[in-house]
Amino acid sequence: MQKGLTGPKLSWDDRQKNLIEWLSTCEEFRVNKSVFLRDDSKSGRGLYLKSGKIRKDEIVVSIPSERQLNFNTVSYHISKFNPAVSFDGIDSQDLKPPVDKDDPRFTLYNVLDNEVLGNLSSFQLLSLYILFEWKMLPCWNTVSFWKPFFDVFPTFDELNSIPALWILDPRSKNQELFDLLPSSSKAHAKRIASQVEDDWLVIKSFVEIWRTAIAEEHRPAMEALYQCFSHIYFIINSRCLYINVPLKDNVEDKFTMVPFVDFLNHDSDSDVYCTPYVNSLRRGKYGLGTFSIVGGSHEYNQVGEEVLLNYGPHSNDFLLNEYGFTLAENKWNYIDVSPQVECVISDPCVQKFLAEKGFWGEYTISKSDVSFRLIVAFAAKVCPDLRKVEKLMFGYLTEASFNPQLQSLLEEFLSSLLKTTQSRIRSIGRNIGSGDISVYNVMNIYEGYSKILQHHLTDSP
Ligand SMILES: C[S@@+](CC[C@H](N)C(=O)[O-])C[C@H]1O[C@@H](n2cnc3c(N)ncnc32)[C@H](O)[C@@H]1O
Repeated sequence: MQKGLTGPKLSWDDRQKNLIEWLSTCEEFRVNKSVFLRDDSKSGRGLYLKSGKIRKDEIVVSIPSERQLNFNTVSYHISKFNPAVSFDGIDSQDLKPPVDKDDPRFTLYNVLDNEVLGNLSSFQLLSLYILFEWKMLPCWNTVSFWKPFFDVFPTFDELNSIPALWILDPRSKNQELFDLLPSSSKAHAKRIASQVEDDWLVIKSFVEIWRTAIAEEHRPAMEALYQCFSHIYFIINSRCLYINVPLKDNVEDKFTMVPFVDFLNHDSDSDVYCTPYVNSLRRGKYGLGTFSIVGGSHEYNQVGEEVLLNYGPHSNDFLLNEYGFTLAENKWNYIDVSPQVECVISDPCVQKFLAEKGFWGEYTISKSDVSFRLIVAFAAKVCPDLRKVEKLMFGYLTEASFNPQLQSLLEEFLSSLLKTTQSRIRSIGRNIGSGDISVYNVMNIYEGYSKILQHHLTDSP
């Protein structure tokens, strides 16, 4: 067990009770009486219908800004200990300084002035703040205001189906599985992993200052804190929700973490399920609005039905990398075939032509279509007259003018992809064994590819 980083573990029922009690101290907190929380072995905690109905626009849950974690609320809480922190839109007039004058944050938060905070991204600030309040503050026997929220966060092990962690965590058992991911998924995971490392470099010096302030007998090692940081990083990434944060211009900074709302799971038909609604008229002293989830066009009336939220139109590759799960049926699946197409177009003159016209790379296939970029690239492969291909680009010719060569190249390409996909499915099943959720997820991605390819091959004349 790591020094100073683990506290006594409460039962799930107690943690849930504490969370509700903490939220209930805010007048505007609401949970629809028709729903209840349940833990499912496959999708974790989720919200289900207990009785009655949830109709369109009916509130499922409402969380005031005082109980959300975002750039504004974190800055506000830091300013309680460091009066040098103040931002527009965060009303610090009614600040009640904490009663305990010995609270270590009076000195430790001095390193976070307005300029430092302003230069941190929302991700950096939240991960730094949560790391300190959740994992380090207990070393001074001090309890964070946010403890009831932290206590219901997923454990590190519950996040181990996220591929970036297979490469970041040296103890991960999935390094071999990582090699079997499709290339676009691997690239996505590597992008996230390097973002984690870059953000750690930015916040690490603050962590080190605070760590050395901990009494030696309780002081955790820097490696252990890095592991906590990567845990927190993926908690934030898999649970953040879009909200306008006026203090931040970048869209990546505009998010909030909302207790209870973050228990809602996703489905690909989610456009009919629940949607978020932010009441920005009720900004409160933290500057951002009350966050609600309201019913969508689907009426919930079956007891036990899961209440779902729209995470967005995401493919299985995306869901796996950002959230650590996949869906057996996902209408947003597509295959990024750029590396394979680029291998087929081996003639440097054709490559140059496509690059000059802005048609080199980003080739995709979904169930509804083979991307126009790919059709153009294959037309350039089969037709030596590149002026004719230009006419296709500008819509003066249709792809039919390049048949039968274009059609046969496409069929050959799709059949070969299908063969590779199916052999990948067989080797994952054979070599790695089943029963592991991460194996199931990788299989699901390839099964999704296989369905798309078969659909196009049986559709071909
Ligand atoms: C916002 S949280 C939802 C609550 C989560 N189930 C929990 O136990 O805390 C997002 C996480 O829920 C899980 N999840 C969401 N939708 C899912 C689904 N359809 N199938 C499996 N897991 C899902 C994934 O682990 C994802 O990272």
